[in-house]
Amino acid sequence: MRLSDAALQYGGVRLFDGLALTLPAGRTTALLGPSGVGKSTLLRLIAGLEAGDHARATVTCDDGRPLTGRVAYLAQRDSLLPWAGALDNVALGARLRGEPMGPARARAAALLAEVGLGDRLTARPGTLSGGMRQRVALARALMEDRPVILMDEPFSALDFLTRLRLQDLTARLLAGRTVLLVTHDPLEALRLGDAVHVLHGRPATLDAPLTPPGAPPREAVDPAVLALQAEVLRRLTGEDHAGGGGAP
Ligand SMILES: Nc1ncnc2c1ncn2[C@@H]1O[C@H](COP(=O)(O)OP(=O)(O)OP(=O)(O)O)[C@@H](O)[C@H]1O
Repeated sequence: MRLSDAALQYGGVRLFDGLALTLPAGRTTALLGPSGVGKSTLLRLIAGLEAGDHARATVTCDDGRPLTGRVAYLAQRDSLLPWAGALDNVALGARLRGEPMGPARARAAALLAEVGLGDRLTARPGTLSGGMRQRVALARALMEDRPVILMDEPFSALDFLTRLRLQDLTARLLAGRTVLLVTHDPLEALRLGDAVHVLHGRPATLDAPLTPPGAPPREAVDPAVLALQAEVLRRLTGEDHAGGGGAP
């Protein structure tokens, strides 16, 4: 999938102007960048949620079909319905679309079992830990069975070890999908990303991606991951930007 000629401004401030980004099919692309550079806005632009005169973008899918209706979204806040149990939250989309609820509930239960919550089907979000809630949200995103998944800092509110476990689970369950992962965490980007981009500047530009070797999830202590972390930090802190970064 390719985003090209992306331009967006808020109140005269140009966040993007001619930005391009390729998301290789079946791979995870990680996107890092300083706070406020426009990472979440870029996700919304790709998802078609920034309609209006202030924004434009061309999204081209590899199969030539439009992206509309083929994207799932996983946000930092799980946005689960507080009054509904885990299974009902996962099956919500099917209910809203009027699908037969028998098969939908069976599939939701199977997905919750896959994320390790098979014994918490009726638990309401308020009774679950932050990591468990994000696992419910992950199951809900998988329930939609969309080929493209946009993830906006999905694990940032979690403690380090819970985050590592959810990264492992995500890598396993999202293998083969086209994923764009926005994160603040260089280690997360390098564990999960097949390509790791840093977005910087205004209007924002992208560096040529880093491509960590091996398949996700990479070990946190993998020497290649550790070495690339230093490079990511250099890019994030702007040490590499003296000449300005261009679109890849
Ligand atoms: N609806 C909006 N109206 C006006 N300005 C907005 C709107 N949404 C975002 N912005 C501004 O656009 C800029 C980019 O915001 P965005 O949330 O995309 O950044 P980000 O890189 O995701 O930041 P963070 O890492 O802190 O989440 C910010 O300056 C923000 O204030």
